[in-house]
Amino acid sequence: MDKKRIETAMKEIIIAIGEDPEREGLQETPARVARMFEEVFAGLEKDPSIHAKKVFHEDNSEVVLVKDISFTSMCEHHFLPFYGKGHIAYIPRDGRVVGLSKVARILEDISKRPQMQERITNDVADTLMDTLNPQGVMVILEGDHMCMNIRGVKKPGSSTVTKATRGAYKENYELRKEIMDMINS
Ligand SMILES: Nc1nc2c(ncn2[C@@H]2O[C@H](COP(=O)(O)OP(=O)(O)OP(=O)(O)O)[C@@H](O)[C@H]2O)c(=O)[nH]1
Ligand SMILES: [Zn+2]
Repeated sequence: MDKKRIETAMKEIIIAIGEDPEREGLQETPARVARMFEEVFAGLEKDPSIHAKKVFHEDNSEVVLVKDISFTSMCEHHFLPFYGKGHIAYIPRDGRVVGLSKVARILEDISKRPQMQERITNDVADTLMDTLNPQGVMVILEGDHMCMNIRGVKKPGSSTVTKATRGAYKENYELRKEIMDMINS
């Protein structure tokens, strides 16, 4: 990431909004913003699929659900944060499972980019499906969008739920219902 370029651009923005980039509180802001962008967009330089490549074998063909995984991301339309919880379920094939933290790491890498909630949801599902080849994957994200809260339509308290299903979850209502029950339990 080109932090020097972010700093230059940020100084221009400070001037453009009519503020003084030399006043004490703003002097270091361009550099701070550059460091922040490096952090919140760290996923741009990551390949999330590596987390699904370290496979364990366990005699298990029942669903694995990792729920209430916190995520934070940046809306690509306004560069404002959105954040919430993710629930990620998969049914192993031939006892192939991954470490639980790896499921959260996939969500983390994909979230840390300029994003849309729908794309995070889909990309997490596709990454698990394509790399681990389970029988099915279901991903649900619940997100609060700052661009809906503090500006524009100004609806704080609203929440957006997105869902992606792959494999067995696509056709089977009972399997989807099981996940919803497990999430709500
Ligand atoms: N589908 C989807 N939309 C999003 C997401 N994050 C932000 N948005 C929406 O992106 C849209 C951008 O709309 P535009 O009309 O181009 O921009 P805008 O004039 O700032 O829109 P308003 O927010 O309605 O003021 C808005 O409706 C946002 O609510 C997301 O993750 N998924
Ligand atoms: Zn937005």
